[in-house]
Amino acid sequence: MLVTRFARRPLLRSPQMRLDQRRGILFIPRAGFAAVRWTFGLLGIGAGAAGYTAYKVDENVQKAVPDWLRDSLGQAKDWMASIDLSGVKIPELPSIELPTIDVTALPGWKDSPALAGPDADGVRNFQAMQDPTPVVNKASSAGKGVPGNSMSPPDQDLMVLTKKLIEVRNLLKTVNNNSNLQLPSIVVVGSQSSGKSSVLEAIVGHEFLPKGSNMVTRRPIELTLIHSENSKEEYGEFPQLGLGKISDFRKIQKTLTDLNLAVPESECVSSSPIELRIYSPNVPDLTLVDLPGYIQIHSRHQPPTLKQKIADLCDLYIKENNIILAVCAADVDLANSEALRASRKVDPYGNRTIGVLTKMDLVDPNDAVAKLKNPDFPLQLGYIGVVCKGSSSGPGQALIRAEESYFKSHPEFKNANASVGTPVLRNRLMKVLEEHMGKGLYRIVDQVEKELDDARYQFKVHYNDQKISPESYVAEAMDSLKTRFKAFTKEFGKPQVRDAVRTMLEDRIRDICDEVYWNDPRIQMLPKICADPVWATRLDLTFASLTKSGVGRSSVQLVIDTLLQKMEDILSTDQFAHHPEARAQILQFSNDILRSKFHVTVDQVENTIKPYKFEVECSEQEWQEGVKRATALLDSTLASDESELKSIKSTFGRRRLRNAINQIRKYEKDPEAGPATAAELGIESERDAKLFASAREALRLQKHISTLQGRLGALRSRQCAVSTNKSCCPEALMEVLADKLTYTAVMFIYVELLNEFFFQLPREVDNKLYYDLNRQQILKFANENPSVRKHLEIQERKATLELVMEKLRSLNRKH
Ligand SMILES: Nc1nc2c(ncn2[C@@H]2O[C@H](COP(=O)(O)OP(=O)(O)OP(=O)(O)O)[C@@H](O)[C@H]2O)c(=O)[nH]1
Repeated sequence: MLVTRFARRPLLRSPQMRLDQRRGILFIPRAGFAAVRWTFGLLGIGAGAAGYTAYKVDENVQKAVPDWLRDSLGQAKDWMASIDLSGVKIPELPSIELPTIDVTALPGWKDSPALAGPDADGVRNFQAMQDPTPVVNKASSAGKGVPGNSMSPPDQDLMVLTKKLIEVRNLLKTVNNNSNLQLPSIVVVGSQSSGKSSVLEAIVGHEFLPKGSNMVTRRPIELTLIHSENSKEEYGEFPQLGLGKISDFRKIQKTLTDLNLAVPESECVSSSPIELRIYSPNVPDLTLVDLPGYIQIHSRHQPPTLKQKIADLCDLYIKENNIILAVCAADVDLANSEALRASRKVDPYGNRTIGVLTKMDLVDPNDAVAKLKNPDFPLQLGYIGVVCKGSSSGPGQALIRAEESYFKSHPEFKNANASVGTPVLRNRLMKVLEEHMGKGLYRIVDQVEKELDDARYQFKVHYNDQKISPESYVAEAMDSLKTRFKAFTKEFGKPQVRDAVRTMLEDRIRDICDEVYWNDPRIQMLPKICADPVWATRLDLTFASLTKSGVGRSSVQLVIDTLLQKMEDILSTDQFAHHPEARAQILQFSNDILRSKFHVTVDQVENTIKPYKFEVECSEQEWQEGVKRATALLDSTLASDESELKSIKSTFGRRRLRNAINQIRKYEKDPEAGPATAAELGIESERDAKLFASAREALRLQKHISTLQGRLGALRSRQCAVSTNKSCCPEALMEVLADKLTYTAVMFIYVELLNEFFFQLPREVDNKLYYDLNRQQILKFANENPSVRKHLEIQERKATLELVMEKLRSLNRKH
C-alpha cells in the first residue's frame, strides 16, 4: 500500500525535490528521507537514482500539484522555480518500475482547501490509487464529527481493517448465520438503568434507542455503525425489514420500540436479534450489540425465570471472540456489578473486557478516579469513565461538550491521568475492535475457505457448475409456457373444434329423438307408416327443437370451456405447479379474453344459423352422408349397450339374471302398481339388491337394443335410401342438419374467438406478467420453485464467499 500525506509546510522545506514533467517523475533526495517522509509524506517503494528516490507521477499530478499549492499556499511559484533537472544525473530510469500516484483521484482531493482549516496539525490523509479504500474517520479529525474524537495517523491506517471486515460481515450475513463465520462485535452488557443506552447514543450522536420503564429492550439490537466518508447524510436501515433509508432518528426509535414491544410481556425477552445499520460521517466503523439489562427482581407481570433468561441471553453474546463492554454506574458498588460478574466468568483475565463507568458526575471525583482503577477486577483494556447525562438537545455535541467541561472542571481526573470521556471511549472501542478483528483474520480466512470449498463442491456436484439467474428462469418458464400453448393451438384446429361441437349436437339430437320418437310403440314400423302426415309434423317439431335450442350460445360455451380446461392442463405441468399466483393470473387472462369475445361470437353464430331454423336444403349426397353417420352412431351405441348387457350377464350368471328379470316382470307388469317391493322380489341381502338393480338395467338395455336394431333396420330400408322420404328416417335428416350447423358455427367461432385467443394470450402473458415484473417479483417467482431456489442459493453462496475471500485475501496481505 502506498500512503501519501500532504501537509501545509512540507514542500518548501525540500528545495532539492525535483519534478521531471516530461517524463512524469518526482525525485525526492535520499538523504533526509525521514524528514521528507514526515513532511511530504510519500511512503513506498522508491527507485534509487543518484541519491534520489524517484516516484512516477501521472499527468494529472503534474498539473494538479502546482495548482493545488497555488490555491492553498500561495507559494507555488517559488516551488515551481525550483523544479529544475539541470545538473542532476539520473542513470537509466525508464527501466525501473515505479509506483504511480494519482493525487486527483484521492478521496478528499476536491475539498483540499480544508487543509488550511482550523486543525492545528493540518494533516490530511490520502491514499494512493493502489488502494482505493478511504482512510477512515477523516471527518472526525477534520473537526466535522463529534469533537475530541480525532485519531492519530497510525490509528487511521489501522481502522481500514474494521471497515473492510464490517463489509465482509454484512456479506457473510447474507449467505449464512453459521456461528463459525462470525466476526467479533462489541457486546454491551450492564444492569438495568446503568446507562447503556446513554453510552451508545453518545457514541452515535443521536437519540434512537427505545426508552421507558417497561423493560423496553427485549431483543438484542445488532447495531452496525458505518462511517460514510464522503456523505453528509445520516440515516439508519433495518436490513431485515426492507424499509429503506430512515433519516429521522425518532422513526428509528419508534421502529425499535415497536419491534421490542412485539415480544409479549409473558416472555419478556427473545434471542432473535434486530439488525440496525447507521450510516453517518460522524460515527466510527463499529459493530455493537445492545442487550436487555440485567435485573435484580422481576415484577408481578414478568415470568419468574426472567432474570435467568436475560443472563442466558447475555451469556450467548459474551462468548469467545466478542468484546465485552461492561457498563456499570459509578454510583453503585462495582462489587455488585452483574456485567463485571458475567464477564469475569468468560474472560477471567480481562483480556477482552472494557469497563465503562457511567454517571461519573454522581460521585466524588476522587472516588471516581479510584473506581477507574478497580483493583478487584483489573482489565487489560481498562476502565473508562463517562458522563452521558441526558441533555434537552439530545446526545449530540452539546452532551460531549458538557462532559468535556465536567472533566476539565475537576482537575482530579487530569492529575490522575484517568481515561475519561466519550471520545476516548470511542477511540478505545475502535482500536480494540480493530485489533480483535486483526487477530481473528486468519481464523476467519480459514473458515471462509472451508465454506467456499464446500459451496464449490456442492455447485459442481449438483449443478455441474451451471449458472442460472432468476431472470433466466422466468424467461425459460414463460418460453416453455408459450411453446406448450403454441403446440396446443396446432392440435386444436377446426376439425377438432368441429368434432366437439358435432358430438354436442348429436347428444342433443339423441335426447330430442328419445322424447319425440323412440317411446312411440309404432316406431319399429316407421318406414312403412311414414307417409302419414303426422310423421312430417313430428319431423318439423324435432327440427325446430334443435335449431331453436340455443346452438350458438352452447357451442361457443363448449369451446370456451374446452379452452379453459386445456389452459388448466398446460398450467398443471411441474413447472407452473410451483407458481400458483402466476397460474391463477394466466387463467384469469384467458378467462378475460374469452369472456370479452363471448357475446359477439354467440351473436355471429346465431345470425348465421338463422336460415336453418326455417328450412334445410339437403342434396342427395348430403342425405347419403347423413344416413351413413346416423347408422354409424346407432351401431356404436348398439355395440356399447350390448357389451354392457354382456358384462351384467357374466357378473351374475345368465340363469340368476333371467330369474331376477322374470321376477321383476311378474311383479311389475302393472305400471300403475309401481316397482315391486324387496319382499315381493325376495331381496334378502345386499348382493340380492345389486342383482335386482342390474336386472332392471338389463331390462332397460334389452329394450333399448331392440329399438336401436329397429332404427338400424329402418335406416337400411329401401325408404331411407332416398332423401325424399325424410319423415321415415328422422335421425338421418337431423345428422344433415347437425353437420350444417357445426360447419357454420365453427367457422365463426374460429374467426371471432379462437384466432383472437391464440393471438392475444401470449402477448397478454408477456405484457402483464413477464415485462411487468420488477426485480423483487422476479426473485419471488424464481424462489417459488424449490429446486431453482436451492440452485440459486448455492450459486449465490459461492459467489458471495468468493467475493469475501477476495476481500479477505487483500486484507490479509495488507495486514
Ligand atoms: N447523572 C447522570 N445520569 C445518567 C448518566 N448516564 C445515564 N444517566 C441517566 O440514567 C438513566 C438510565 O440511563 P439509560 O441510558 O436509559 O440506562 P440503560 O442501562 O440503557 O437502561 P435500560 O435500558 O432500562 O436497561 C437515564 O435517566 C439517564 O439520563 C450520567 O452519566 N450521569
